[in-house]
Amino acid sequence: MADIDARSVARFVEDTAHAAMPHRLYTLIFPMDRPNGKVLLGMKKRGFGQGKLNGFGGKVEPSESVEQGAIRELAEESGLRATRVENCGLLLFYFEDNPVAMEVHVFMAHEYSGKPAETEEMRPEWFDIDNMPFSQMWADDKCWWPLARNGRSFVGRFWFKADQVTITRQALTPVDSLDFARNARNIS
Ligand SMILES: Nc1[nH]c(=O)nc2c1ncn2[C@H]1C[C@H](O)[C@@H](COP(=O)(O)OP(=O)(O)OP(=O)(O)O)O1
Repeated sequence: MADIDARSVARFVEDTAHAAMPHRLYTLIFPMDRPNGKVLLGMKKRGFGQGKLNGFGGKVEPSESVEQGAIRELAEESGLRATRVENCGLLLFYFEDNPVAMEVHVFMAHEYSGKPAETEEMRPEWFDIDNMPFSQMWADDKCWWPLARNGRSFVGRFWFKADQVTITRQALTPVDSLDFARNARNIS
């Protein structure tokens, strides 16, 4: 596939304010156990989102693709080595006190080896995919999780107050494909 330029996401959402903003790339990956209806979440023990349950992830390194970044972060934070992952969503977060947008590429890990282990950053725990602990998660998660859980791809945009809890505006849409975001790069 031809290389997609760095503003492909901005073009997709067709928003000039978004296009003008610097972006930082992140990953978020959820190990799934479909036969048992479970997903592995981690309690974030430090840093951004401390005290919240979430998938695993972090900043994408300049030398890696978003998929490589998702697999690396999962290994670092949970001990699991993913062997089959699927890109299922793109989330754009705007925090009113941060001029840099967070561009979060969401993955599911369908096959992996190893056993989840607590790390310095995360305390992993399995949860029922139909009974998610939304009150302990980021406020946007309850909006898009039903799409992810049902195998739909999606693009979501959420505007947060500085409290990192209150959503002032949001947009969420299922999409047929996330190919437009495959070669995403940091934009400064
Ligand atoms: N509103 C939100 N909803 C959500 O579900 N996940 C969010 C979110 N805002 C941020 N995240 C996720 C994306 C990413 O996985 C994580 C933030 O990454 P981190 O700051 O932990 O990055 P790093 O692990 O690279 O950090 P350092 O280790 O401090 O460099 O939080």
